[in-house]
Amino acid sequence: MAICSSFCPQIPSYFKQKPIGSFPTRPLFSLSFKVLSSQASSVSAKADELPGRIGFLGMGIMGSPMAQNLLKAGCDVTVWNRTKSKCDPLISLGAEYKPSPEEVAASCDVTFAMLADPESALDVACGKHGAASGMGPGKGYVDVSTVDGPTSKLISRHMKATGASFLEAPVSGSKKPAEDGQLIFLTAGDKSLYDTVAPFLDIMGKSRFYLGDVGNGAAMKLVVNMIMGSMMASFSEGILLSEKVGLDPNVLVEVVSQGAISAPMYSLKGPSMTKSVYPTAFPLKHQQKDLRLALGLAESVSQSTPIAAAANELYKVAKSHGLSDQDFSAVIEALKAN
Ligand SMILES: NC(=O)C1=CN([C@@H]2O[C@H](COP(=O)(O)OP(=O)(O)OC[C@H]3O[C@@H](n4cnc5c(N)ncnc54)[C@H](OP(=O)(O)O)[C@@H]3O)[C@@H](O)[C@H]2O)C=CC1
Ligand SMILES: O=CCCC(=O)O
Repeated sequence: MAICSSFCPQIPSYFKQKPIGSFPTRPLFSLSFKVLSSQASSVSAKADELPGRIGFLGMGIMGSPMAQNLLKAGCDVTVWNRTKSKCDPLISLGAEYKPSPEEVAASCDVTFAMLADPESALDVACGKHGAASGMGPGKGYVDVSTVDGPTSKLISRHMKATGASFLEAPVSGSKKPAEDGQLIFLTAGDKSLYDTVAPFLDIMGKSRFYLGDVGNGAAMKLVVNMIMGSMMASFSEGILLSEKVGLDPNVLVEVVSQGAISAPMYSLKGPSMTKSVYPTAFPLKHQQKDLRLALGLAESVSQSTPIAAAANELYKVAKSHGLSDQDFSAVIEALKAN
């Protein structure tokens, strides 16, 4: 059964639980963080028994603000990134740095990972000097990257072989929600680890869903992003068509925002798309990766997804025009090219 903290009117039970296994706790470690009620209002609560040291691997667009929020909430955070310089702002805020995922995992109780794609998530978790080499009984690994179910299950097997716990927890929400601690976590895996890390998810996010077995979080995330990628492709066609028939695309954006198909994404991205400006929040290459993985998921159950397949082709064209690192809304440029 899916459980969302938004549905819990009272302080959840994890405040009353001991951490799992032999997580060391910091006796004087006390955090103040938000808990969402059924009305989505925030209340503060104190937790005096939490895993002491938190690792964070991957200081990209998402990982960096997520780790910053943990630091700002008073957590003891150790960071690593392939490109070390991206750790510097975190180190300035008080984070410790270790030169490999293995050393982060070895020195921390729970390690989060926010990597680009299945290949990097697998390499950082299970490759040479990967996190698995530093894991062991009583530790936990939480992969918040967007990957496919088979990759997540493989990482889970490696982690659990060391005696550690594993949770997949991809996120909905982009750069700004990451900065604002407003992400939505789609988790699956070891329920005891979910309960243990819930306070940290609540620092970084506004809600969390526990979806059962490993693979379900990844699948939920891919379905959501498949819908999003198709929506953006369709919105791009609409903007260009409105222009071609002599309408003001800014008025189209306004009309859409007031009707039944309004979406925060259209209101957020529309004004810059009409100016052909694409400040990167969600890189286009990642959206195409998610469509590719979603199509694989659909294939695995013989589900027809012709709209997503067409959208995927458009993002591939956009990539071939050198737009990989632009925001995914730059997919509109692929339509201008023909
Ligand atoms: N941006 C967004 O709006 C959202 C993104 N996501 C997902 O979150 C994940 C991260 O996204 P985002 O932060 O935007 O991406 P970025 O491209 O900004 O960051 C990617 C991270 O992965 C690291 N990385 C890439 N390849 C390797 C490798 N081979 N070995 C080790 N590390 C590697 C990068 O290190 P380096 O700095 O050295 O390149 C960087 O830390 C992706 O799975 C994405 O789909 C989910 C929700 C929203
Ligand atoms: O994976 C990226 C998701 C972006 C978003 O949810 O706004």
